[in-house]
Amino acid sequence: MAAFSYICDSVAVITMSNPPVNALSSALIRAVQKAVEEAIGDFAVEAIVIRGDKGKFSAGADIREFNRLERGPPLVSLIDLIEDSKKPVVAAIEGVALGGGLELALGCHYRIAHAQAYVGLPEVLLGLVPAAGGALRLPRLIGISATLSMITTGKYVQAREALKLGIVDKVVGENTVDEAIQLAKKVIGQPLGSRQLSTLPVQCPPNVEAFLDEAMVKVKKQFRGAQSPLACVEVLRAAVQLPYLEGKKKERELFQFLYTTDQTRAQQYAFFAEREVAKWTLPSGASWKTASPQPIRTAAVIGLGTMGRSIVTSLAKAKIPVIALEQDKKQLDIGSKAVMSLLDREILKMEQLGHTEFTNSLGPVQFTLDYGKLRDVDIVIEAVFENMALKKEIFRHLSGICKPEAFLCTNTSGLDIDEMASVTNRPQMVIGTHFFSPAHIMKLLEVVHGHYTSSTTISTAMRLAKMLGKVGVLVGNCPSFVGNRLMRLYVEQAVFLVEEGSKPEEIDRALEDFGLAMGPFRMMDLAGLDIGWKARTEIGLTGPKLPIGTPARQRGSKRYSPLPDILCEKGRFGQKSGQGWYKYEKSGGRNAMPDPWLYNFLSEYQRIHNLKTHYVTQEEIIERCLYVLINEGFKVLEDGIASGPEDIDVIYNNGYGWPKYTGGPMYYASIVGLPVVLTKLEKYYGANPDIPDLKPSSFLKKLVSKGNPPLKEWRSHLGFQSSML
Ligand SMILES: CCCCCCCCCCCCCC(=O)CC(=O)SCCNC(=O)CCNC(=O)[C@H](O)C(C)(C)COP(=O)(O)OP(=O)(O)OC[C@H]1O[C@@H](n2cnc3c(N)ncnc32)[C@H](O)[C@@H]1OP(=O)(O)O
Ligand SMILES: NC(=O)C1=CN([C@@H]2O[C@H](COP(=O)(O)OP(=O)(O)OC[C@H]3O[C@@H](n4cnc5c(N)ncnc54)[C@H](O)[C@@H]3O)[C@@H](O)[C@H]2O)C=CC1
Repeated sequence: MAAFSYICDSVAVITMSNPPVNALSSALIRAVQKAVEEAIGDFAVEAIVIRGDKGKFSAGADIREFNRLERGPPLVSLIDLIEDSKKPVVAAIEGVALGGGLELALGCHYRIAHAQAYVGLPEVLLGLVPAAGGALRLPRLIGISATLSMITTGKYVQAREALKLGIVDKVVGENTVDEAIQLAKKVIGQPLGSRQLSTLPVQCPPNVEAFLDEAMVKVKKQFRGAQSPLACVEVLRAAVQLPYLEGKKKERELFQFLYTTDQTRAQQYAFFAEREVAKWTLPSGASWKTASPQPIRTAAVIGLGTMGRSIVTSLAKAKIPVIALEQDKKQLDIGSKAVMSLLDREILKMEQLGHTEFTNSLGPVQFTLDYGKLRDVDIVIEAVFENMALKKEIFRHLSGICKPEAFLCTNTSGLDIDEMASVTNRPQMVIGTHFFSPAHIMKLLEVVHGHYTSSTTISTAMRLAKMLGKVGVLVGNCPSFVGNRLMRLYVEQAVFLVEEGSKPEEIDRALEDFGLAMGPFRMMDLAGLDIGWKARTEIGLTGPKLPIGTPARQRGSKRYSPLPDILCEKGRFGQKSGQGWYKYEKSGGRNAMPDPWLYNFLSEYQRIHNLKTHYVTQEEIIERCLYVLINEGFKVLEDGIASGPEDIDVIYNNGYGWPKYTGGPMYYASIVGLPVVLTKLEKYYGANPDIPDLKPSSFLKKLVSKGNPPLKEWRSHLGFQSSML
């Protein structure tokens, strides 16, 4: 690793080099500092260009060094040195300039970016605030409002948007470093005062204090429970109220405070967990390193309902040409209109951000009723109704039509992949690609590995996830896979608590206060209660297939709540019908209001079933709903359906609105302490012996008996013998 310089005419070019992303480790910072000092002191040098090796400027501080930050990295003084230089310094930004990387670029007097480059201050996503002057310089460059949006969300901004905002001075299509050298030469001898951002006034909207107060309220609501977005607003307040040097002190104080919190540790864990799960390995030895993904140049999607239309949009956004197929003309018209409207929205969004070329860069979408058109596609994603007979019919058909090299994927939310594979002529090329709604927005793709699925197919599906900008997590084939398998028990527990005397809004509030994006009842109303009802009817838990004489609140020896079924029988499907667990202003309304009808209905239900209600505390709500989910997580590990706790956490963080600042359900359990989780589960199971899902799993018990080892050691306590992966 080194920062070395060469001189091109009178311009010194300093290259930051620390593969793979030129993270600013202490060693790299020291090396850049030395090179800048040399360039400043060298009479032959009249200007300086700073660039990153291998097409990446810098991804910011080296996160792996964070636990060693006690010594304090000299990044701040390096940036000050650059800004104070009498010789102009130009940042040549290729790839990424993130966090400390962008802060370093903001210390430079000019910034040139390649059109494909991204910049951002994503510290908030790691539970931190920008602390190397970024939150003080950026508002002096682009104003408080744009800075607020960038630092509280941590979003990455593409070069053209950065140009529009004023973060970079120029965007180029090629030869970024050469262009930077030309610019550096041009500005030699020009005054630099207006380019030293720390010396400029902060650009504020009128009544900035009220603006920041309002921002604080909004951020508290948007990022419920997270500390770092609040600190981001505070650091901006400091930028507005204090002179630069005092602002710097405040910035440092806030960073120091956040740096010691559990939230930042959880978010750093979540960051590395996401990278970890990409490196899948099967017990057979096949892995991401050895398997060769096949190219995906064209795709087809079957079924343009809720999921199909957003999967098509996701593929088009990734510039993959798609053929979209429906069952009849009417559905095709509805589906194609829906897709076009989603694509229009995407185009508009991108145009607003300054990407004028975006219209041409969407993959083309072709709509058809003709299966023959699917002959040459590389991959097909089936997204028709959740019905095994229908899915098998489609897979059989695809088998006869698609070229032998085509991969066949299903978006089923939980049906058996092997059963679908068994009717094809290529079971090794069948795989589950479980998208989350809406598929063009949600980051998660559960990649479901069937018994026959080959490692080439797995690596191709994982590559697809990456192409779509998603996090792919490889899981085994079992009913409902990982995410929904855990979610079902969480939702069921919430419904039991309503039977026991709690109200839907109390349960939602408790879990939303914990940090979940949406409580279980609002979530059910949003998704549509009829979906679960249909599934339960199909498997005979309710409806005509239910044996006569089955007790209303019991299935086998387990407790069952018929409440959601009864709501559906009464036409209460959630938002779509204007009534569900809540009432809404109209069908399709989004404003959930507690419904007095439901209270009367519940009292009557409790009377009929002779239920003894009790006051359910917030603690009981959180513990029963979350610990039952976590307990199932341990069973999933035990069954070999997920290869490690990180996989479950990544699924929950990216697909289920779990608060990343608690790391994910399994990490959260490790912080609470496994003995505590075990004791609580034993207590709740003791009180509810007809809910066997509360019975502590044997893997949880094993880990407690092994002395509550840290999460990274859990895998070593799993045997591979039962792995489904
Ligand atoms: C008590 C202490 C008091 C101290 C007081 C101090 C006061 C002031 C101090 C100032 C401190 C300054 C702190 C600072 O600079 C803040 C930061 O910069 S935080 C970091 C911000 N950056 C990010 O969050 C970037 C994260 N990375 C990404 O988004 C992506 O990785 C990226 C877009 C760069 C590349 O994506 P992709 O191509 O998809 O590749 P991968 O994601 O798989 O990454 C490849 C590889 O690189 C590793 N990596 C990425 N970023 C970093 C990083 N910043 N540090 C270390 N390593 C990184 C990643 O883990 C992958 O490696 P694996 O081995 O595969 O895991
Ligand atoms: N809705 C959701 O939030 C999620 C659903 N899923 C799964 O995705 C699949 C699709 O679900 P939704 O989009 O919600 O269903 P949907 O009911 O909204 O759409 C299904 C579409 O498939 C079409 N279709 C039916 N038979 C067809 C055939 N023979 N050929 C072509 N098209 C046909 C229908 O006309 C309809 O447009 C299901 O397997 C579901 O379990 C997975 C994740 C989330």
